[in-house]
Amino acid sequence: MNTTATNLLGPTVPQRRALWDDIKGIPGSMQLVSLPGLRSSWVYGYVVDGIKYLAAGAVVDAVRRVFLWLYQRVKLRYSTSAEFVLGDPSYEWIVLFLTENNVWQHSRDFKVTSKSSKLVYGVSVSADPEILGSADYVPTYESPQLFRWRGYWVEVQRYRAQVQGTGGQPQQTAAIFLTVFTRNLSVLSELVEEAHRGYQNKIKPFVTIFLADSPSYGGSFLWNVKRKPHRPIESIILPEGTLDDLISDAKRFFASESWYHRAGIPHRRGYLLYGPPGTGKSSTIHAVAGILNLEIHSFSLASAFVDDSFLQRATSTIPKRSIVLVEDIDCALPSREDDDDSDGGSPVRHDRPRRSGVTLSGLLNMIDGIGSEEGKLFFATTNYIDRLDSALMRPGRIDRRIRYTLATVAQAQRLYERLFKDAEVDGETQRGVRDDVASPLVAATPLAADLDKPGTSGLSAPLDISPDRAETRVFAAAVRDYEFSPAELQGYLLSNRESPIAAAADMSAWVARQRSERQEKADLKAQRKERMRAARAKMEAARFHPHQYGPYTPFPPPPPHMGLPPPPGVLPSPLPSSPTPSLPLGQSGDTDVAAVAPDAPLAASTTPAPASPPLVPHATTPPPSHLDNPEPSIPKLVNGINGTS
Ligand SMILES: Nc1ncnc2c1ncn2[C@@H]1O[C@H](COP(=O)(O)OP(=O)(O)OP(=O)(O)O)[C@@H](O)[C@H]1O
Repeated sequence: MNTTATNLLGPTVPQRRALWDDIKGIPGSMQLVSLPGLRSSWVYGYVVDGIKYLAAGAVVDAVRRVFLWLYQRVKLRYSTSAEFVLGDPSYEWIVLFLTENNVWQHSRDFKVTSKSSKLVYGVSVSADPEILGSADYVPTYESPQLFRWRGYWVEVQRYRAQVQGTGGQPQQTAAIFLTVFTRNLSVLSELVEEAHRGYQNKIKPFVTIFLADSPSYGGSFLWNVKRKPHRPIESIILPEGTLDDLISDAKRFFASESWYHRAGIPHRRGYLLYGPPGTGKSSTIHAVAGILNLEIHSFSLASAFVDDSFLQRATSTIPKRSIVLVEDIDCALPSREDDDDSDGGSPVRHDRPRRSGVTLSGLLNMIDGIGSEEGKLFFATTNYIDRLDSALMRPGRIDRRIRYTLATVAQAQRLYERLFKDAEVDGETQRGVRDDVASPLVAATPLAADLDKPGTSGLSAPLDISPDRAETRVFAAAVRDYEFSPAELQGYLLSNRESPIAAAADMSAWVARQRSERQEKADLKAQRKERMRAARAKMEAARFHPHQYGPYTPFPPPPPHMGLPPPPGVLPSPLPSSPTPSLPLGQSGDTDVAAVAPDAPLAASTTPAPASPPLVPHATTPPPSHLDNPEPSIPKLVNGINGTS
């Protein structure tokens, strides 16, 4: 029997066949073979083989585990690790760092997004690096990558996960784990600092805006990161000195950090920019952020998921040297003055619905908390400063208020000059426009004369728009101080961007159109007010003279006395119990405010009431004094009807 060829894992199939032949050659062996014991020896062979395979697998697995265990011990002992979570600004630094160090270069799996203002650090997949392309390619693979940085081995691994956000929406989150194989802690911090510097250089031409516009999940918080090119400060046209004052104030603030510490004052400065829409409040903040190289962290208090704790958590993630911005701060909060508005102790007025879960005290805590991280500018904007609570505007929270107004004539003129200053306008186009406009005034302008010079026909000619030019004067003469917002003027000028001459010549007509549109709007508003006033008057009349105008329906009738004698002072109604005939809407005491359509013709709601039967008092108590008031306020009226006044 040949057993020498038996390998480690038992006899091979040919060896087994040879063994079988050997056994058959031995006298009496057939009996032996047919014995169950010998047959079971075959099973035994397979069992042994299986055990050997199992043992080999276990050994391999044990070696692998020991190796991993040792690797983890070495890694823990001889490396430093850090985690960067999506949504935190440092995640952006590291992604950019990894992209610039070509760590993702072997990736073959990408998430592709169209290029937008959203900040995305993808890799270049174009053979021509000059081609920017219209999409961002972000590698998606998540296996660990090793790379060398300043002579150290660094391992990077990225994880993604879907989590449940507040409000139940699924939320994508991701984290990057970075391991530097050295026991020297400072290497990791140097790497992070280098990543931050690289990020700042990269975003210098942009303002980075972190928007708190997604629900948070668990204890974590997601900022939506966008970037915008810097807004040149000279493109914002405000009264002389306004912007310079603001910028030097902010610079002084950052330069005096140690003074704040010594004085024990939180290193925070608050600005409130207020005024009509489209007057440059947001533009100012973007320009300031660009000049001082600050990031903007912006909150929308009107979002349904924003509440006090969300504000607190979000604020705590904002780094030093940032702008914290709350736009339209009046939108979400009724002021405490509104809450305390006591029309004779009436309940809280809620003329404007509350749109977020933020309370005034939550907002005040958030502003106060901004200082705990130091070195931050707080900006708030509003169109309605009178709606803001005085607690919000006290010094320490709002240190400076800057008022924005509709454009003056001088501002309008500067806006015109700025928009057309460097415009390259085609000579032929100008000529065509001039012919279209057919204005003798425009035809006589020096610009028109320039365009007629030999050699300018059909060429792009830079326009010299200055205050002295006739076009500028024509444009400015058409407007009045504080009539239009810069945004409105800009909108008009942009629609005439190709033609400064036409923009100037058409300005008077545009202004006239705007004035007549405004007049129409004002008339409509006055009519609507008048209808509401008439409806209120009817509601009052129906309330206090139901026998004359029919029962008042929109509110539940006063509860019957439930078999009890009427309260003292109340007389039983002398009227017969027959139902009061109902009258058609507009002629009757139908005082359902909702039923009086605001756009219904005025005549319908002001039709005089039918001749009334003699007045019989419903109660012995005199009519409430606010009946004398020709225009009672709605809350007063409601309180009167509900018997709370
Ligand atoms: N003073 C200004 N100078 C130059 N452009 C202006 C000025 N004011 C407004 N604009 C232009 O009008 C547009 C709207 O401006 P912006 O958003 O800054 O106004 P806003 O006061 O913040 O308005 P809102 O109160 O509605 O938020 C922008 O495109 C901006 O360029």
